[in-house]
Amino acid sequence: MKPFIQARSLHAHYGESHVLQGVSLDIGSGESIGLLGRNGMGKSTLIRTIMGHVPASSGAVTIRGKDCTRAAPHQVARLGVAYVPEGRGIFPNLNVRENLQVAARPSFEGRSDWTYHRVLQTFPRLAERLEHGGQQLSGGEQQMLAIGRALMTNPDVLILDEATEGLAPLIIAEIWRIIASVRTTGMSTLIVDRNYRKVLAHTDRCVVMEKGCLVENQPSVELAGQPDLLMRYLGV
Ligand SMILES: Nc1ncnc2c1ncn2[C@@H]1O[C@H](COP(=O)(O)OP(=O)(O)OP(=O)(O)O)[C@@H](O)[C@H]1O
Repeated sequence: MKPFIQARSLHAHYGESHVLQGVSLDIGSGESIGLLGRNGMGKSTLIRTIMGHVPASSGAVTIRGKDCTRAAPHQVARLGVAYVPEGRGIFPNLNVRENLQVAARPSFEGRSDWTYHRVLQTFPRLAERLEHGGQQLSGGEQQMLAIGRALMTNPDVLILDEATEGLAPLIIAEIWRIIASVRTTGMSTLIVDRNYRKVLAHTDRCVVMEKGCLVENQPSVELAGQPDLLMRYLGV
């Protein structure tokens, strides 16, 4: 079966800076992938290039077998790819209920598994704060709301970039619980997080980026057993 998302030899630049240097990555249906690498290695840029936020200088992105190399972010999202960027992405002037409801739509294939009620069951903290404005929420609640909004679009792939960054330990634990629960539904996930142990534990496969290139691509359980390699690429 063809991968759901296929990135082929992607290059991307910020001005003169050559940030992605020929990255190829497949994300299969239902597959959970971790994207590891030290700061500044190009992880967010890879995601942003797949999503259409950063133009590829060369290479190709295919989603559902359709060429999306020059697609706009909203077109990629319509194909079933939900992206929760680093730093979140909620409407600060809308309350929790409105933030969730405006995001609602069926999946590309017409499924509506993730209803408003299911999202609230998954995030009980949000259910208690329905009338609170986005800007009144704590950082952790805003992050949950951003993930909740992504789920309301009934995506086939959920991309989380540093979803636990700067949050309190209890909230971080809650977010990993939600990631684990989403994974059991068969949704594909692509996860970037500084806690590589958690990433290894919550994914089927991990890829490692170094200076704009993919240098490792292995089942997570195998990578977890190679401390020397992790040390080399992650400095841990
Ligand atoms: N908008 C931008 N304009 C110019 N340079 C950028 C921009 N965004 C990122 N960069 C640079 O591109 C390189 C890759 O950044 P990127 O954010 O993709 O890395 P990352 O692996 O996700 O790291 P981090 O965890 O620090 O976000 C870095 O050198 C960064 O400084």
